[in-house]
Amino acid sequence: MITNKYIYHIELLVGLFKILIPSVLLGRWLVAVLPFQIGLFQIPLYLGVVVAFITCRVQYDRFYQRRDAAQRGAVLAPEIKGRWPGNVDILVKLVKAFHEDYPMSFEESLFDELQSDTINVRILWQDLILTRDHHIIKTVLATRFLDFGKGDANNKTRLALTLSLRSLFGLLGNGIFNTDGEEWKAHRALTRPFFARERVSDLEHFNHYGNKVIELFLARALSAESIDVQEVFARFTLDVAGEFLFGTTKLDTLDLPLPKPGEAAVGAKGSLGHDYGGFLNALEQIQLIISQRIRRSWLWPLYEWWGDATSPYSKAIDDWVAPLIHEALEAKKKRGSEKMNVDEGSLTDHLADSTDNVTLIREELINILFASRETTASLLTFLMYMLSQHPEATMKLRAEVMDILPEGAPTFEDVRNMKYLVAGTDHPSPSTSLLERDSPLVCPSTPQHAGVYTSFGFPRRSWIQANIHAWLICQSDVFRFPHATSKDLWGDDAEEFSPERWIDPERLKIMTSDPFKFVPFNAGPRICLGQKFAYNEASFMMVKILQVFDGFELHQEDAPPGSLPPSSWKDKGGRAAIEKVWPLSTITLFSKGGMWIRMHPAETDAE
Ligand code: HEM
Repeated sequence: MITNKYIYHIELLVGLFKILIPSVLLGRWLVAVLPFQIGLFQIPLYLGVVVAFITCRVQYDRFYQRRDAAQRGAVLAPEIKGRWPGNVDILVKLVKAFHEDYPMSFEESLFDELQSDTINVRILWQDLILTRDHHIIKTVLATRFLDFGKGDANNKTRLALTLSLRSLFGLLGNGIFNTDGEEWKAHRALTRPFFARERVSDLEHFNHYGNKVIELFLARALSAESIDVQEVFARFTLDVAGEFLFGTTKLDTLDLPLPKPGEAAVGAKGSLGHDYGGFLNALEQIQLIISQRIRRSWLWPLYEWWGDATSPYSKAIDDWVAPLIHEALEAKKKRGSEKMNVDEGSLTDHLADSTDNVTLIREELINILFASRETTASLLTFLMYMLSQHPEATMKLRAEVMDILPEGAPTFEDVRNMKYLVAGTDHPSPSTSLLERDSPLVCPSTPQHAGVYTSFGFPRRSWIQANIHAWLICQSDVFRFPHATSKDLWGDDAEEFSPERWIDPERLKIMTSDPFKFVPFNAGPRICLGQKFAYNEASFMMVKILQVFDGFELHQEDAPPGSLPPSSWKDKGGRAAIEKVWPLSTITLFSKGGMWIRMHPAETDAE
């Protein structure tokens, strides 16, 4: 059987043959018809024929796509014209910008350069449509949902590789994130009941780990030292997920030593103070490999020609998860025909209740762990950052918390009554949705610059990056980055941190005028299953923090060397000029070197 592992090799060979066979035939014909012998000059001749063949093929495809779009009353999205073949120079700039620039600013400059909110970056001849146009995002995510997919799951023998399916395979296998069509539907049906309202509205399961976070924060605050809140929130969300999803308290990462101010090293994602051990290191490593793959575009498998770089780490994950699944299946046997109640047990138990397929359970668990962890941690981290920069918002938020619940664990109702908190947390971590079209599509007309309406035709097999990322970060109050159209979407104060925009009726009208302006959790049929869980988790943690602390000071000088934003950002204007941390993004957003905050215990200030 052909496994996913070898598909790239086969695709590459098929692709090469498709180019080489006609080129060789053409070359032989040329050699035969030439009236003289060319000897060794045959080599450059054959090379020339290959180059000419590829060029003609690319031009023909372009001509065909343009004609097809025109027949449908559309145009192709404006294309970035790099200096090097295949836009290799743009690829190099993208990678460089990823390491050095303010997130998405290079992409933003490309939108601006072409004066369009939808562009084709066409890296290495692969159509890559970037869009920050919410009309198109709506089409992709909702109205024409069925026309788009995560990747080419059915046709496994063609050269176009998709980022989503193939590059994430090492980690996510065929889980909910990584599948399409009927397979995805089956996953969603399997997992959805676990996120029933009764279960996610029970905030009690955050309490144990929430208390641990407070203890850690207090210990550092009492010694007047800063703490890397990013690291703490990453562990908090992980430990919560471990219990909620896997039904295990074995992770307990909050008990491991934390990085110390001034002594931490720059880690893969944040600061590094401790080696987590097998399972967690494996998770971190795989996520890094995936983000590397995304940057390498469709060429990534070449870097892993001799073996899937994720394999050793997948094995470590398997070794950790397998006994938990085994336990859940054994427990099911003992229960006999009795099914579990919807509000009992972990996700592992529920999945085991529905299937004996160990691979399916494993993949589903890892998918949801992947979905749940960094996203919520990132939201909490950047919310703390914003509070550190806006003491007036901290005061307002704390006043609300102290008014409703000065101590104790908040319930779902408590949180729901905290209007300012809800507004403050309405800024989830950005993410990028990357989808693929398998046939040409014309999107509905969308207003482009200068009020001109345009319909874009997306060529067959384009990758479409609904650029929720660029698009999202600028519009939420926590994640705002310079964005050409954010003011059009969100008003003149788009770049200001202002939870009030979610409360003031007039401003709220702007926010809610089109639900597709704000899609951090995706939209349409594939909307995030954990949205309520994430809001509850983040709100719970913030209430606990604000009951104990009344001020947060950013101490980014305690971060490892090289973590502060480059001084060149000062000239860039917008958020880049004022940012005090260096936001970086792999799949979710994080702060380089951690987010070092000194907490002020409320009692200390009162004295
Ligand atoms: C602030 C936190 C979160 C954000 C911003 C977020 C965002 C998203 C986004 C954008 C997607 C769509 C991804 C794509 O298909 O390209 C998604 C899907 C998903 N999320 Fe979340 N998420 C968050 C937290 C969570 C949590 C806590 C859970 C579970 C406990 C979760 C479970 C899922 C699942 C299962 C999917 C796949 C849905 C599907 O494909 O049908 N998420 N999330």
